[in-house]
Amino acid sequence: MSLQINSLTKKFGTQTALNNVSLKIGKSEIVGLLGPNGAGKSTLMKSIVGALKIDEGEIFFEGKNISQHSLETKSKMGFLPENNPLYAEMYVKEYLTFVAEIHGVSKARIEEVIELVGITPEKTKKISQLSKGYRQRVGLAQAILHSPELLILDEPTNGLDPNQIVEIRNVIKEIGREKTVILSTHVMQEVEALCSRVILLHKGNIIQDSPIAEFKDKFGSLEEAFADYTTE
Ligand SMILES: Nc1ncnc2c1ncn2[C@@H]1O[C@H](COP(=O)(O)OP(=O)(O)OP(=O)(O)O)[C@@H](O)[C@H]1O
Repeated sequence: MSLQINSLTKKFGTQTALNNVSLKIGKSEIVGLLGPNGAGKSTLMKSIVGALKIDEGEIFFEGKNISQHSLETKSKMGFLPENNPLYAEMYVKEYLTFVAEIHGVSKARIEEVIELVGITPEKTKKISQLSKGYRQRVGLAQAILHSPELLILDEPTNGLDPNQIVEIRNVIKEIGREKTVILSTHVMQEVEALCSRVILLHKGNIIQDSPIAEFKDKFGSLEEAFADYTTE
């Protein structure tokens, strides 16, 4: 088992963002997190990577509790947060070299990842000069530099043009052959193109966790399943 979450609850004041969430994710799975705005997707992702302190429950990565083995588990995870915060004043290559040094990653790997995410022509530019799509690629590059066993992507293709979407989906698919990937998206085609399994969150609860085929068998399409489960 790659990831196991037991009864995770996270509150912000009186707002319950995650309510008693449990799940298990195996190796080499690409899992799609779906849910309406405010469902708890980002909170779940941030909790897994240890960026948020959880209130109740436990998260195990490769059998280790992430709060007790924080450094070790974090070093095997890659995270592309929503809105992709980057150091705008740094140059692309400079930024990726900075991240690579934190992880002890070789210079050759930096070049490999730059090529993989398609930012070779942009690598000498300042991050602030990049288009949104290229910034997103830099965000993806920093998340995969150290070849993490678990890659977590919060709306990874947000802001990309249709060609870029196809390219980045191919990169994610390739990574998912060997590693575990969790991604959130509002785009159903994305889930269909990439994921074998969907976890549907609504108001902080997992309301369905199934292979895509099961959603389709029951509702005809993911869109209909989504509407059925989440319309008030
Ligand atoms: N730092 C925070 N402080 C207070 N409330 C928060 C904070 N982060 C999230 N929340 C609340 O927790 C709930 C879940 O938010 P979260 O960002 O996890 O949802 P989401 O499913 O990622 O939504 P979206 O699709 O809009 O990105 C929301 O009601 C949100 O307002």
